[in-house]
Amino acid sequence: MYEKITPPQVGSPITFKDGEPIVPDNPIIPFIRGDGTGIDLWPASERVFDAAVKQAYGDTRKISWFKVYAGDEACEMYGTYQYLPEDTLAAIREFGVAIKGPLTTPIGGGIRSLNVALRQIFDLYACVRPCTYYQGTPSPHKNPEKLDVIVYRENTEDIYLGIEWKQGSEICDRLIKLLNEDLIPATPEHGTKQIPLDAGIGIKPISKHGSQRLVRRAMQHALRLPKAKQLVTLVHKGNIMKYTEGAFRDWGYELVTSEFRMECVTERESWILSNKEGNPDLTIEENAREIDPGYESMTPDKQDAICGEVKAVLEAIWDSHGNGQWKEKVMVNDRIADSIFQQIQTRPNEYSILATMNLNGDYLSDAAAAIAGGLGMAPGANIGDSSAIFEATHGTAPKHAGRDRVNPGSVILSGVMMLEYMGWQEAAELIKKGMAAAIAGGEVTYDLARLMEPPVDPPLKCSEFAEAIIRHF
Ligand SMILES: NC(=O)C1=CN([C@@H]2O[C@H](COP(=O)(O)OP(=O)(O)OC[C@H]3O[C@@H](n4cnc5c(N)ncnc54)[C@H](OP(=O)(O)O)[C@@H]3O)[C@@H](O)[C@H]2O)C=CC1
Ligand SMILES: O=C(O)CCC(=O)C(=O)O
Ligand SMILES: [Mg+2]
Repeated sequence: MYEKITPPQVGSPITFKDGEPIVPDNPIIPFIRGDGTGIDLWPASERVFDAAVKQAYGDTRKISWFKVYAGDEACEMYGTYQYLPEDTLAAIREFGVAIKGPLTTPIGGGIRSLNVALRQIFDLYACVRPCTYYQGTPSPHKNPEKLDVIVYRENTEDIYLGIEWKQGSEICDRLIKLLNEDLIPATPEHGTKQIPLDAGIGIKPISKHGSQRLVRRAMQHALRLPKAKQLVTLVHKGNIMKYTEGAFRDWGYELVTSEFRMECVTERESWILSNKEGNPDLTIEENAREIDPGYESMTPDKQDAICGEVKAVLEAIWDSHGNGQWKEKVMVNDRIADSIFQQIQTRPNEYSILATMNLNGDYLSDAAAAIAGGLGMAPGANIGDSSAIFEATHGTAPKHAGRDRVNPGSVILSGVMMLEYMGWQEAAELIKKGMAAAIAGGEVTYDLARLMEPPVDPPLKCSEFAEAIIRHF
């Protein structure tokens, strides 16, 4: 069945039922070493995973690693341009859960992202990136411990679908002509706008299905968190892109107020309810004025709509959510994307789960990681209903490749997410304990060492950091 690889002789696949993994005691887990710093990161990480599983479970549980190929290594093994061989896809399909190092994507031309391709091929629609501060980690921020967010990023669509046309190509010219001469004039709201004739064109599809399944997963996660962290923020640029980013917000609210009606309250609903709680005699119109400060200057139609909203909310959920009951529900709000970048820095403790479209989540997860200790400490998971691939937030950091110096924390913490996903909590806890103790003791790689006061010199190597973690189990 495989052309050039052979699965381990011992072990069995992780299977899925209703979107949840069923994990044997000896799962076979395919891994992709990755390009660039993958050569340093993977051996260090694997050592930590094996040591944690051994210490937690003795001989009763074990991971059988299955090396599969992607990126440069795959081309060496399978031939020119064989960046993502069928063997690799078949292995992930057969064994269900995989982990990978970073893979290079050229800028401007060349192959499209292999990382994105894997997410799309396996329909791994939720990219989950927790940004949590580890005590003792140096940070450029004064109170990094206040940041404890999880980016839930839609992972299959948006501009990452990669449907775009190069400036000057025949199809691009035809498309611009069609848009300028036909489709734009036929859409009155676009007025006399025209696309410059020398533009490249990219398409940004945002679907209702894709948005809602992501928000559903974010809500399910929020319900598992302690009460104080039960908050989902829909992040969007809906003021500018109304039918893609704005629609993401609207579909998100639609989903939570239908599928999770008894478990959630939206921020606007909470204002309406608390206004009435503060003054039971408040009329619908007075309530509407309070939730919308611009009410006075609105057209009568708009004012009627807001009054209608207040009335509908009170009729629908006063009994189930009123008199303070809403405070026990998952709060769902939304924030415009540019504002959330400053909010996570100035008021980090007001956020928990950030549900985003693909591009916003890509940006936001690097930014949030910077606060919590940098990309060397930023794990991630790509989750679907019938497979999952775990990988760090960062890329191949080519200038550091092969120097045994980068921080393996991000890949190791991605493995922690994988162990937790598998239900192997004890092994995950050992690694977290070991990592926290190593960092607290100043045993860190260059990225953290340079931020410490005083700076740690010499820093640990990538491999030494892994050994320090194991020592501190
Ligand atoms: N999922 C994936 O596989 C991803 C792949 N990529 C790809 O990676 C390639 C390189 O991208 P680039 O923009 O340089 O971004 P990278 O994330 O690879 O690196 C940017 C910088 O982040 C820091 N960094 C990254 N990894 C670590 C680590 N493990 N430990 C400590 N610091 C780290 C380094 O900062 P400093 O040098 O200042 O110390 C590094 O120079 C591109 O081809 C890109 O497409 C990018 C993101 C994700
Ligand atoms: O695929 C790539 O090269 C970059 C992807 C990326 O930046 C990410 O997923 O965070
Ligand atoms: Mg990124």
